[in-house]
Amino acid sequence: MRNPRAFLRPLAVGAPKPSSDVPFRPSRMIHFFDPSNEKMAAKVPDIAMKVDIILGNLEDAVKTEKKEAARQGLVDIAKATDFGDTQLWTRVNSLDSPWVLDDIVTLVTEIGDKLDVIMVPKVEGPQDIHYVDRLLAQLEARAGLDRQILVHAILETAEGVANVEEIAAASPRMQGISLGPADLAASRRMKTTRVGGGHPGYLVRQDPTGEDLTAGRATYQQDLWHYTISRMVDACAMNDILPFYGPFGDIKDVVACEDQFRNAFLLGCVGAWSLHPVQIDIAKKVFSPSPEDVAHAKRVVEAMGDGSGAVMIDGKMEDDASCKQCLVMLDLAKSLAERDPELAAAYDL
Ligand SMILES: CCC(=O)SCCNC(=O)CCNC(=O)[C@H](O)C(C)(C)COP(=O)(O)OP(=O)(O)OC[C@H]1O[C@@H](n2cnc3c(N)ncnc32)[C@H](O)[C@@H]1OP(=O)(O)O
Ligand SMILES: O=CC(=O)O
Ligand SMILES: [Mg+2]
Repeated sequence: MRNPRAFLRPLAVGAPKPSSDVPFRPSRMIHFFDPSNEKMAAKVPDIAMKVDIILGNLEDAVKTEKKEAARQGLVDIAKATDFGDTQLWTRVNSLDSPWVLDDIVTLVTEIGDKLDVIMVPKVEGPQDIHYVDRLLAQLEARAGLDRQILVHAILETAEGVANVEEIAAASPRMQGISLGPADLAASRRMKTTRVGGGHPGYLVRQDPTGEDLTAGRATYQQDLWHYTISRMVDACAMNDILPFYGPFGDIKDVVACEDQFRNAFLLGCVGAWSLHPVQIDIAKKVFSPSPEDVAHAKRVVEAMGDGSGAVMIDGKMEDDASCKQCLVMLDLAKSLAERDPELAAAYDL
């Protein structure tokens, strides 16, 4: 175990000093694109203006023969594009692949000054983060970077879930964690072939009312991801880093996508992945608190004065704890309003 006093020391001579906290930046959607796909790449400058985070994906969904082209494509796009306030992330190949070393070395050396976060797939434990942490420090020092590139882990193996608390605490570089339901389902040998979302077979059924076990018994579909998202949210919250829901693969089913994103938002996630342009506005809508919730939070905070005691608002008791809930809502609304003039007008903060 590391000496706690050394936790914030750089891991290489000349590397930037780690920061003690992750500054919150609007992160409602991480928009994935394949830098080796010319059509998608051409859309990046426009899409970057509409999203909070744009991510050049080098891992799954990029064909093996396109791995080098995707890496170089990302370097070219990053050099040619002004991303403004939008964060630029990449998802590198997994740590057991033949590509990841060149991914990290090339990207930090060539575009390290533009990259905010490196997403690492299939993280199984803190040892994976320690490896990336040291390597990044060496490369940052060599490239003369003056700020750290942060690290985001995907939670998508059974071992990763078992170690999620240690992963979240592994380094001051940790920015957040995303649920990866597709690889996680495979790793756990779950019997669903869907990318995220629910399954009609995972349900509870009303008790029988008579002899006929098949008559009049309603069924209720349950959430396959509730346990893992909740555990991930707790691991992130206890380490002051940010939890995200990952992919929703049924691109056409915009209704269920919105439901899945909203479940994650209500449980504490700050954003989700968008795999297709149609998912960008869904994430924007879901992960921005509604003006009604913001107005209610404002009323409660104003009525609570110094935040202690209890008051009645619209027939409901509000006290120190519900005031803190309202402050969470208001903090998020304020940071989103700074980036989004439409929300600023709707929230009237
Ligand atoms: C499951 C585990 C994971 O790891 S999920 C993360 C990895 N997967 C990904 O990153 C997938 C990213 N998305 C995609 O590859 C495509 O959106 C898929 C799903 C294949 C659909 O593409 P396609 O059949 O072209 O859709 P479409 O005809 O409706 O596209 C309309 C126009 O939009 C473009 N487009 C599509 N997706 C993106 C994107 N993510 N970013 C930017 N542009 C995108 C298409 O190229 C198409 O362009 P055009 O109108 O033909 O010029
Ligand atoms: O990478 C994401 C996943 O669901 O797998
Ligand atoms: Mg995956």
